[in-house]
Amino acid sequence: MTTFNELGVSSPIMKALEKMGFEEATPIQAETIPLAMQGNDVIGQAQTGTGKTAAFGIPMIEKINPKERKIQGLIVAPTRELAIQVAEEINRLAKFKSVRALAVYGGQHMERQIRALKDGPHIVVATPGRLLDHMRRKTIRINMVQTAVLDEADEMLNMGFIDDIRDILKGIPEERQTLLFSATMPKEIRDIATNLMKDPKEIKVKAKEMTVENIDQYFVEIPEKFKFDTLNNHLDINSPDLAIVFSRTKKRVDEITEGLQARGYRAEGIHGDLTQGKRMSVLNKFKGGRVDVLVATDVAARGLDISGVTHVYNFDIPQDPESYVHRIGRTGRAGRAGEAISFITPREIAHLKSIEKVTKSKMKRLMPPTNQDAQKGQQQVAVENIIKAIDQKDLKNYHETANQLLQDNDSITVIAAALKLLTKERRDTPVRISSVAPISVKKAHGSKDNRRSNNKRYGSGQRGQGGRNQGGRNQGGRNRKGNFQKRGNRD
Ligand SMILES: Nc1ncnc2c1ncn2[C@@H]1O[C@H](COP(=O)(O)OP(=O)(O)OP(=O)(O)O)[C@@H](O)[C@H]1O
Ligand SMILES: [Mg+2]
Repeated sequence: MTTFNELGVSSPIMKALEKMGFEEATPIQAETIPLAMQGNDVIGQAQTGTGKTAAFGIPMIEKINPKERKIQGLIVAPTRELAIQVAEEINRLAKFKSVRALAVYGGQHMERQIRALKDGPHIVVATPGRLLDHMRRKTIRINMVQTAVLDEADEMLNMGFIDDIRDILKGIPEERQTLLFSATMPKEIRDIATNLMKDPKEIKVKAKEMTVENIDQYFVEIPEKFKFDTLNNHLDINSPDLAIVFSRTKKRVDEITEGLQARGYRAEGIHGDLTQGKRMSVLNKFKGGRVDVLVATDVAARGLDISGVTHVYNFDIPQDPESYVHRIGRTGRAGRAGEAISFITPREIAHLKSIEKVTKSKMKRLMPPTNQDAQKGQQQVAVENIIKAIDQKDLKNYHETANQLLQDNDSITVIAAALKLLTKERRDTPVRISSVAPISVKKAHGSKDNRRSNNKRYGSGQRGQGGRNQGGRNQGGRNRKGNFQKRGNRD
């Protein structure tokens, strides 16, 4: 166990950490903070939800001179929501040092952003496209930046962003400190990264698997056309506090969302075609528990830290293993437990194996639950609610009515009726989700597939209520338009 005090963290930040409830440093924090405070360039790789934000945030804040109202720290992140979240965490950490971070991202009014920039933030957390826009307009000057961070570095150095990142880094003085962080770092990307840095120290927190141990990983082999009903059954059985359902295309996200709403679930969708206002309001409703199921493209796969996400469903298995790691990492954060359930069509089994090889973890097979299982699951939720009410012992006011009821009816009938009223009976509104082609191993970023060794430690287990296999012909037709989600979100 390492305390932040032992790492040489100064008292204003110690005070903030105490307020945030951080008692000890996580392994990535313990290793990174001293090295980065000495001025080293660092490539930090650690599993999802293990505190990488504070690992780069604390040394960055330590270096900042609050009296100098110039941008001294720059953090670049791939999505708008992540930029906002990272700026919030930095502001919490910097609260007692009079250091301020500002999130700058696409989809927000330029004028409002320019006004906020005039206030002189010390740290800017930006998405690449909008940052470049400001640099061109000279509304952001990064020539005083001492520390630059690429959060989700492998994503930022991937095809979609690499040119923007090069342009951004060109604007920062050579003698800068550069910190790169991610839960995944494919070798070819690490090679690009080292070229942008000065003798970087690589910190890779030792973990047997790339995924977090406290996420139970499952897969369900299911033909495309049964996916939606299977999802419904899972949601009914597991009754997640908050669940994220990832799908491959924006169109499918819309269709799944509408389908879930039609069946009576509190679901909302998020993807890159929505206005920023809508994206924010959906995310806020989800964080506040006013929406239980967030249906998303990979725009929500990286970095987002939402407590209470107990389940992640891959309605469609992602193309690359890294995406799988980040998606399921939206649950099981900061030591909490989580479940990840991936739907795999019969033709995608080979792809599943290739993901397992890279992540060095195994997904256990689940049989698709039946409608009956789902009904039982829902009744179980009602039972749990009744037991909770019994435990609270605050029932005196109901005794008289209960007695009257029992005079006219037998107890089983009364309880069954109460359970019926408390059970969410699913509407059987027909829902059609347009199908997509299955993912094949070849398509899935080919060269990455064979680069890591196999792992044979786990057998494939079973779980669930022993449902029947809703087997059938694979309905995975082709979606001619493609309509694939572009990686990341360039503004
Ligand atoms: N030392 C700590 N003690 C307790 N909680 C912490 C500590 N460090 C970070 N956390 C909390 O853990 C959660 C996850 O942290 P963070 O978002 O930085 O993870 P991450 O490693 O960046 O994950 P990802 O790879 O998904 O981006 C956050 O809610 C954060 O506030
Ligand atoms: Mg992060």
